[in-house]
Amino acid sequence: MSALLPVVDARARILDGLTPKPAETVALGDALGRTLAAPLAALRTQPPWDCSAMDGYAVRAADATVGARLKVVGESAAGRSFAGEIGAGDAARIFTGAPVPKGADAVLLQEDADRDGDAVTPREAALAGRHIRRAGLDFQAGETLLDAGRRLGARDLALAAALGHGALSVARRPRVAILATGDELVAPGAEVGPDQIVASNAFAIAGVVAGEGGEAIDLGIAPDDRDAIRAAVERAFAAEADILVTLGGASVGDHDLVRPVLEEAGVALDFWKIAMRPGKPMMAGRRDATLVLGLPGNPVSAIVCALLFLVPALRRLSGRADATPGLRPARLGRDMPANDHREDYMRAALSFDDAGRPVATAFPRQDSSMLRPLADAECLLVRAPNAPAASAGDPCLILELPYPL
Ligand SMILES: Nc1nc2c(c(=O)[nH]1)N[C@H]1C(S)=C(S)[C@@H](COP(=O)(O)OP(=O)(O)OC[C@H]3O[C@@H](n4cnc5c(N)ncnc54)[C@H](O)[C@@H]3O)O[C@H]1N2
Ligand code: MOO
Repeated sequence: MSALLPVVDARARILDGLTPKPAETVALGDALGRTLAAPLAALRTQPPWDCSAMDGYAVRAADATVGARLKVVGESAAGRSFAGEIGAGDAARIFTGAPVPKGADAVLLQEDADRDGDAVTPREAALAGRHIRRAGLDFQAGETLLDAGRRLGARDLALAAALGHGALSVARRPRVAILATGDELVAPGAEVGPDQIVASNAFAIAGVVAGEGGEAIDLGIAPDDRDAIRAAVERAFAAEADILVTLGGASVGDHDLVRPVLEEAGVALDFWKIAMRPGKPMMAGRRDATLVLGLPGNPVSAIVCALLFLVPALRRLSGRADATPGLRPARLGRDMPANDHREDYMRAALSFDDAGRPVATAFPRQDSSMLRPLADAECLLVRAPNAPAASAGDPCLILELPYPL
């Protein structure tokens, strides 16, 4: 367990053995951000009938020649169709979305017609099929439109509603217990003593959990005390958390107690220390069905580890098809020195060159304690282990920091 584990191997080991949570049914209005547990098929055809795309007159194209005098025999509005039939020389007033009456095969645009009492005269000839949306243009009953494993966005909710679903089968929300550790930590808003700082990491982790559709359980702050940490850890298991995230106390100092306490609590540690910067002292293990992620205390380390390991774990538990955030190609905005053996996730600005290609420029300061450059970052510039020195303009890979990060 002493060698540093490559990032991809660490992620694979975390994901291995994680299976999607069972499904539950939620009202459509509560399904934003949830992940579909089963494919979603259309319960109806849309549009259900041929309908007008414009306000105008439903006609028979053969009769609706320029200058012809057609008799308006009825009206078809959205929600109130015309029950009659359009015969030779007939027209029906029609509005957008209304069913096209039997016998009609075209819609004459209102702007292209002159109305005089119950007569209408085309100024432009109507073309067969013009301004008519055919039944099933969007989808047919029985067609599958959304796949299992898809995270539901706003567009998907509208589509699911149109398909006829009032409730959806989605994966249960993963539950993540979050424990901050450290004698120096106080909650924001509380009085800060002379040797203390404000605990910030849990807010980022809870934000990541919520953003990925999970439920955060706040275990608060435990001091650097074995019994206190152990008691808090047991609360996570009692709450049947799918994941326990600990923050801090992961390194080798005398007060870094998380690892021994987790082992004492029966957590089988899978690994400790990853070949990455920031985030080296991260550990992962399991007790029964609970995945335990021990994140380093430095704020940037904790947040980058959450992006690389907690986000994929949450997605896997939600049954998401796309578990791992993908890297994107870009170009270096400035020269970079050779990298050491740790994969580097550097806070960087993102711009675009004259050809519209993305350019990543690493910030000069990369201290993992600094939240300000992380907040300013528009992407993380990824430097592979032992990457040779590179010049501005050379290709590189970036990881985007989308909302909620
Ligand atoms: N001798 C060595 N020392 C360190 C090593 C090493 O390999 N050998 N690794 C360094 C690296 S890399 C990191 S990262 C840190 C992480 O160590 P810990 O996980 O033990 O973190 P702490 O010591 O508890 O805290 C580090 C730093 O972060 C602050 N902190 C902690 N929790 C929070 C929180 N919830 N909100 C805000 N800030 C927090 C804490 O006050 C410390 O300043 O270890 C290096 N050392
Ligand atoms: O890797 Mo630590 O995570 O440098 O700060």
